[in-house]
Amino acid sequence: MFNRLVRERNNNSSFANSTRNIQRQPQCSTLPLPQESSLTSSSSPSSGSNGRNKVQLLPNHGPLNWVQFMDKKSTKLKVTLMKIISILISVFSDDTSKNKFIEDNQLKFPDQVEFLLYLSKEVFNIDELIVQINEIEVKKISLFEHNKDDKLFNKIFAKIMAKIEMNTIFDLFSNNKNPINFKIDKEAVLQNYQMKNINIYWMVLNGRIYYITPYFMYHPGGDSILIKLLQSSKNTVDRIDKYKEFKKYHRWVNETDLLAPHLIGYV
Ligand code: HEM
Repeated sequence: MFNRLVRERNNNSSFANSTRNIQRQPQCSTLPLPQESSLTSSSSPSSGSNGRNKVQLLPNHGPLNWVQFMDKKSTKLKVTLMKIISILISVFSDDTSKNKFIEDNQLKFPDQVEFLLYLSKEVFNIDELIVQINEIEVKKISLFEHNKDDKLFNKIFAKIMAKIEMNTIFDLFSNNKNPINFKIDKEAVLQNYQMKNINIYWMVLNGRIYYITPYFMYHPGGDSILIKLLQSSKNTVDRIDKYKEFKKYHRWVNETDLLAPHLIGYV
């Protein structure tokens, strides 16, 4: 029965024609049909002979590794903490965006907002923190995997941990019970994009803000394309959403699932 179906499928010329007629987008990850290859090879000067921007990922940095990495308890704790630190740096270092944030979120997330205020006032001197973080050179790698950066960040984590139980932070901000889902002003997001020495990047995709740094080294299209996009001098408050660029390269990628634990909120 199965063999018969396969035979019919192979002999069926309308099936063959219909697959040939499927519209392919530029840079599609499926193999191009023979007549298409000459078109795609000239589509981008930086792309390879088949029109794709291939990069070599580090060992253990494939898509499956990303899923395993995200699933680790230690990653979840660190990501939660980094999301909080990134909000403090991008939002609380500026009075206007801080007040806007409080106004936008206090009714929806009163405990979380209060805790962030406490952190910004009691645990950190935000200006000092920014100076400290600015000492890190921009690295093409994630904070999670670089010892030098880790040392500094371990200091910052240690400072928080000396004052607050990690469980309290996790209870307040963990994805399951109490997701981090703040409304954040576009100006504050742009501020995050423009902090050149800070390796704590957000990226807005379809209105959702993600803490994207840990994904850099797992991105099959490479990290430099992402960093370039975020650091572009052409970015303005109206151009912080990178969904169009995202869709241009891979409309089949489900970013909401891949980046779910890295969601910070929405603009
Ligand atoms: C931040 C969210 C993003 C996620 C989760 C993501 C995910 C992925 C995945 C899973 C692939 C492999 C796709 C495949 O081989 O079928 C990929 C490839 C790629 N991505 Fe992204 N990406 C993101 C953002 C972006 C952005 C903003 C750009 C460009 C502006 C970009 C450019 C590329 C390129 C050039 C490739 C290689 C395409 C190819 O080999 O055909 N990505 N990305």
